[in-house]
Amino acid sequence: MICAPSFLSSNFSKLKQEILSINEAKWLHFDVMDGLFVSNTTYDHQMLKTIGEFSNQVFDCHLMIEKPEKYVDNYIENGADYITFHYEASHNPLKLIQYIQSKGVKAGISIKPNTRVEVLDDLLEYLDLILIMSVEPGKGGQKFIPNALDKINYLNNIRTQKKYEYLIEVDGGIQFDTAKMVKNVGCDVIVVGSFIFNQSNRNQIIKELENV
Ligand SMILES: O=C(CO)[C@@H](O)[C@H](O)COP(=O)(O)O
Repeated sequence: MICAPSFLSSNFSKLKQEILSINEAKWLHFDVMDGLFVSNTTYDHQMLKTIGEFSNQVFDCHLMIEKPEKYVDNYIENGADYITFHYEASHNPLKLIQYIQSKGVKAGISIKPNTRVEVLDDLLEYLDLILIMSVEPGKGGQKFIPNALDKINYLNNIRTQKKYEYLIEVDGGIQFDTAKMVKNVGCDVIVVGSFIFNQSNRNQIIKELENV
């Protein structure tokens, strides 16, 4: 699996040092929150510009925002490699998926724990990535919600049957035990925040998570 560290739980007063402490991660997960779609507010596209000055990792941007179509250009123009928006925040997800892809950026969609995975059925053939939230979006350090496993398994089965090529990503409450569980049902990318940033040997933890 690929481990995409989320720096949501990092020490923002020494951000460059914190990001460099996970420099062996191939991906970096950005948790963009607007205080509207979720009650918390984090940062916007400026963070990609800042971190892009010293990181060449894959920028995996999770937009937990209302009206993603209004702001997506900011992320396209500032180095996003993947842009994932929420099904619950989009009025025309296919149009936004195809717009993102027309700009040479990979398009993902995310669903919250209470959203049924079947709502994505008609979009799957177009998607580069599906992000299954295994916690309620809005903050790090929460407990893994097991219904994510059935959703990952469902998406993995359809991918195999229909030979789709999307990546399956999961976000929230991932540690060694839950990483094993999601890998066993077909997950490709794990977003890990507090479990990594609560440790000192971060690059070692990342390697071990990728090889559970
Ligand atoms: O973004 C969110 C929730 O919105 C978090 O899930 C972080 O992305 C990862 O947090 P941990 O659960 O790994 O601390």
